[in-house]
Amino acid sequence: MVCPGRAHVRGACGGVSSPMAGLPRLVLLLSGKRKSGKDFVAEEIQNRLGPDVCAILQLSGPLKEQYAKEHGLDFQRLLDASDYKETYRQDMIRWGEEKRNTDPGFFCRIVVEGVTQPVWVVSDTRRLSDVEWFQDVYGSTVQLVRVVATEETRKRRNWVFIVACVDGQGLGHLHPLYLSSWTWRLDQPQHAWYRP
Ligand SMILES: Nc1ncnc2c1ncn2[C@@H]1O[C@H](COP(=O)(O)OP(=O)(O)OP(=O)(O)O)[C@@H](O)[C@H]1O
Ligand SMILES: C[C@@](O)(CCOP(=O)(O)O)CC(=O)O
Repeated sequence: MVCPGRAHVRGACGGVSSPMAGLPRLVLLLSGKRKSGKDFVAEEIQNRLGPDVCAILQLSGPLKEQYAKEHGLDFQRLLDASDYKETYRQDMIRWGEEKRNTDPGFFCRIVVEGVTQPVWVVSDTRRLSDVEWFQDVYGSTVQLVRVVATEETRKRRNWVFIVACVDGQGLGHLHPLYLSSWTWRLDQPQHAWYRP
């Protein structure tokens, strides 16, 4: 369920927002290559916990919303898996990294605003600066989850390699080597969660 007017947060709408209410008990930062299954895993977690408990946060939401405003584009069409979005992906990556370079927490602050559920799943953690922001603000409640699928599986899911950037996520994308350790690794389709 996506809250109206908050396309970047999926979960129960409304609820009293108070300073204490905004503090999560668990923040799962999902990362993985294109079409590895990040959204699928996030939705699976929310389905099991329920939208009152678990909110799905998408950092690309506020990025696409602001990018669409500044470039006169259709925000809703940037949200779906369409060629329209792919047309602008490279420039959105460039624009987003410029924003992050001047203010690393720019998109993070927007997605966490007013979220009252105790469990947050950030389904598109793509940059180290995103990880560092959440760890700085929410400390030990943050757990890193690497979603992995074979290249063959990802190709079956219509992933197309884009030469201009590593794995279609921008040259700054969150490669496993950038982090010393993941809390969890989810290998699909084995669905095996394990501490690496
Ligand atoms: N474990 C799974 N079992 C069956 N289908 C899956 C599984 N994981 C992902 N899929 C399907 O593969 C496609 C891509 O998955 P998903 O959108 O979750 O990937 P993603 O990593 O979020 O992609 P993107 O890189 O575009 O953000 C979707 O159609 C999804 O339903
Ligand atoms: C620009 C960008 O946010 C687009 C993400 O689109 P999507 O998650 O594939 O729907 C990717 C990025 O930030 O590197």
